[in-house]
Amino acid sequence: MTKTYTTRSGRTQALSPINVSFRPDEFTAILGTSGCGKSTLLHIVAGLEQPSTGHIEVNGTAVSGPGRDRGMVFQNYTLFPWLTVQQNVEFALRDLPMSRRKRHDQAREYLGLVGMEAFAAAHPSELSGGMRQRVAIARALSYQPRVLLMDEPFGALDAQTRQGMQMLLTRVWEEHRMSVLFVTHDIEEAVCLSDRVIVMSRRPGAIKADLAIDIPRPRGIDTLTSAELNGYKAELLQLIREEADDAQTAASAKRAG
Ligand SMILES: Nc1ncnc2c1ncn2[C@@H]1O[C@H](COP(=O)(O)OP(=O)(O)OP(=O)(O)O)[C@@H](O)[C@H]1O
Repeated sequence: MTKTYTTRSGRTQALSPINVSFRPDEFTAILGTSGCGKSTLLHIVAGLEQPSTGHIEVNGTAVSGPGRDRGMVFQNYTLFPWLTVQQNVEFALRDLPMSRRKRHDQAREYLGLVGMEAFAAAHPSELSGGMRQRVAIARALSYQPRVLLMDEPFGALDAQTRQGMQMLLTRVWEEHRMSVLFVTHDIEEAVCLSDRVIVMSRRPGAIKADLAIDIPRPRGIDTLTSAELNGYKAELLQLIREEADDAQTAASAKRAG
């Protein structure tokens, strides 16, 4: 597929032709310089944007809009402030054919999974950023999507909370595997969480590198200091630097001539 945005100020080609597939139980991180089209790719898979050419399929069915086979977690906490934590998760289950009791219990089960059961009656304003993101993850997982799309979900958190969230996500994912596409700017986070890291070239984004991360699971806090992690980090840093350098060279050439 490709994607070109057309606005009043002109046309922006966000994605060059991209042809990629993801396995049902694979955790993939997507890295790339700012503006290379990472969010665009995720939004197209989510059905929030349409590709300009080409198409997307989930489990053999063409995507034509958002659906419950795909859950999404954004960087900015997207909980409803007027609903309690429990109600926020139940809201995601509102259209599913289940009794009120079952909806309540399923919401509670997923809050338990992310350690937020005790805050079920709280409102989002009473929670820290990390806690809100845990609720957002519980909400996205509660309807058991095949694909979980995460757009810099920990980008607004401090380093320590972020590390805690990475460990939590690793544990949850290792227990309930599904296809995850995880956009991040953080190379260490990408390696630590993923089976596979895709590096995108600068805009219009294309796939520059597709790297398998062969670090054994289960992963934990020790993974962060492993020699393997450092090896992958160095390789990815080099790939990202090449893109940033190319962007600078192109900008200088444009200024010069
Ligand atoms: N709704 C939109 N309308 C017009 N142009 C857009 C729209 N969304 C994104 N773009 C443009 O498409 C390009 C890719 O944007 P996108 O947000 O996908 O990049 P990104 O890699 O996620 O960036 P960042 O890492 O900074 O979040 C950018 O040039 C951006 O300005």
